[in-house]
Amino acid sequence: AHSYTKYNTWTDIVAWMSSMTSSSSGLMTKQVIGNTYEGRAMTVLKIGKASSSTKPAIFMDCGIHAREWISPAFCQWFVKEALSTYGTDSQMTSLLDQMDVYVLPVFNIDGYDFTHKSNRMWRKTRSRRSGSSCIGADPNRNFDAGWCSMGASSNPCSDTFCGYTPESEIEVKNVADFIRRNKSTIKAYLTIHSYSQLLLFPYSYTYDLAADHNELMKVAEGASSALRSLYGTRYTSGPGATTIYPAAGGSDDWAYDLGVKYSYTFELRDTGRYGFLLPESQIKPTCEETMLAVKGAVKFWRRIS
Ligand SMILES: Nc1ncc(C[C@H](C[SeH])C(=O)O)cc1Cl
Ligand SMILES: [Zn+2]
Ligand SMILES: [Zn+2]
Ligand SMILES: [Zn+2]
Repeated sequence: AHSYTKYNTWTDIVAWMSSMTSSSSGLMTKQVIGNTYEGRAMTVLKIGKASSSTKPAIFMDCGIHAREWISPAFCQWFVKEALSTYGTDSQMTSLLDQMDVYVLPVFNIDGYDFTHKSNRMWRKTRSRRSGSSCIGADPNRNFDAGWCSMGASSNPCSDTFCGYTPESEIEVKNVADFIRRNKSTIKAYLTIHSYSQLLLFPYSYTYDLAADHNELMKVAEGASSALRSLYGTRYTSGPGATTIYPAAGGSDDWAYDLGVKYSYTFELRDTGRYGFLLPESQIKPTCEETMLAVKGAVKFWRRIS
């Protein structure tokens, strides 16, 4: 059965999305934005006070990399927090009154299911193409952002295989199409990964600084200090290229170049002791501190948008 302090199976998450939607009393709706390669429904949860006028929005995805299990756990935690504290927590109430939050709890569902059933360390999608016996592409190298120019491989057997063309992975195309359709309202993009405890922003595909570098850095530092205030967890903030590694085809760079100004990649706990195998005992503290980071960033954005 579903638990917020366990790494839930896809089956449990599907049941959870349905029950949360029906009990959300109008605060949340769900929409399928397309299917994965193996035919699973990519489901976006839209959270926010119902309004006849269009509201500015945040888009957050989790689970783009299959083995990074703490990521989908955070998206589920965020949804629970949003629905359960609306009306009592002033920050969450004003956020959901003034903005909509789109949450994609699991981006790479086929890969996530595969890590539960067979290879815990799988990272990529599960697409197959004649001509290679190797499976899948790295969805975070498959976006049309400096595609395959650096930090990615054109070898289908590589864990950072960039795909045959930009958006060749149907999961990537489904998300890119959704964000393009809604780009006039989407003001912020958050993509949740693990591990390393980093708050990254554009660019990863070049060492050039983003036009909004100073502002992006300020928001990141505010968010990471809010995060640190709870358990003292230390995050490093900065552009991807110099803070983690140069790499092209990432979703944050793509969203930023599309015009989504506040575009961030979170790398959650830990720094390598457990890595992708973060114990379930750390789900709660990780999610609680990350909630503070997201709320801290939103507070900053709402002040200026
Ligand atoms: N634009 C990007 N932003 C963040 C990262 C780091 C993640 C960490 Se798992 C990755 O390697 O895909 C990678 C890229 Cl290409
Ligand atoms: Zn279960
Ligand atoms: Zn990742
Ligand atoms: Zn990572």
